[in-house]
Amino acid sequence: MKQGWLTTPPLDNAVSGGWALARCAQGFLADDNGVLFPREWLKRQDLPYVAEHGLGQFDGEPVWLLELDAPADLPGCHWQGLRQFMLQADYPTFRMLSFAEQIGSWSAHHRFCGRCGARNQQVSGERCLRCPDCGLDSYARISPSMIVLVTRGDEILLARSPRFVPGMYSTLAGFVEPGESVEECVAREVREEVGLEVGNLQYLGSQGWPFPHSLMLGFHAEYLSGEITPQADEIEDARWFHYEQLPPLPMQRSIARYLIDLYLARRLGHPEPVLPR
Ligand SMILES: NC(=O)C1=CN([C@@H]2O[C@H](COP(=O)(O)OP(=O)(O)OC[C@H]3O[C@@H](n4cnc5c(N)ncnc54)[C@H](O)[C@@H]3O)[C@@H](O)[C@H]2O)C=CC1
Ligand SMILES: [Mg+2]
Ligand SMILES: [Zn+2]
Repeated sequence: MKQGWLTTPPLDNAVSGGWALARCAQGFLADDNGVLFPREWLKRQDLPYVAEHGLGQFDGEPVWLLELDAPADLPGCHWQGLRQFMLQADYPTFRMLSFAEQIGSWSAHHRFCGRCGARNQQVSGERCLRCPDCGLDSYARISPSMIVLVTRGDEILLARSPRFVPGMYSTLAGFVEPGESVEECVAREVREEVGLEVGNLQYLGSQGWPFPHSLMLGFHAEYLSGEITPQADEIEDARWFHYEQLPPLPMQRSIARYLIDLYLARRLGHPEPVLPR
């Protein structure tokens, strides 16, 4: 039996049984046992669900998503947002909820055709919403994004967004523009956010990230030239830190932290960390 989370092709909604998550814009339904409820029981609770999506398997058991328009009250249950689960849940549960969040929000945001306005229909056996009038297909959106650790000798470039918790610094990140290679995106975002030129890019790994629908592509880059000039509004502060004197860093399960920890491990000759799976 496969442990943890496994995304599968869409499960058949006509098959009964299994487990279910309930989601709406306010988060996921949870009780003392967690977020997975017996599916048939949950469907009998008269929840105002608007769509059902077969997601995959948790510890070998099939899991569906019930997408709700609004948070409904169930005795002994509460609603909790994905960010809270990111901080508190085990990694397989966070992976499952990350996928459910993106499928749920895609389904909620594509109820109507973006071309002609007719009500979309679920295509069976495919994760696709199709317009019955004009045939336009909508798939879940994934946004490629780069994330980069820039170094200069013994120093690491880290920056703060005004949205970060106080004191924390992280690597630079940004969304790929249409028509751009991810390597071009790294150079452009670093130039825009801190005014530096970088080179000698090395790809280090990727991570799907559900805030809101990014695929993070992680790089190391070396400083080439320029003086740090933080971009107004986006970057509150950016500086070079000696690798032995780093500020508070992002959480362990983020690829931002992985890029930093990997660099430190290689510098110090320690065992290399692994990206969580
Ligand atoms: N897993 C990790 O370790 C980390 C993940 N990230 C993620 O990387 C992504 C990019 O990072 P930022 O510095 O925020 O990006 P960014 O530097 O490109 O700036 C964000 C802004 O870009 C615009 N934008 C352009 N294309 C967009 C799209 N497809 N979707 C949404 N907004 C778009 C919006 O105005 C948004 O406010 C975000 O999704 C963020 O959550 C960022 C840092 C660490
Ligand atoms: Mg950015
Ligand atoms: Zn249409």
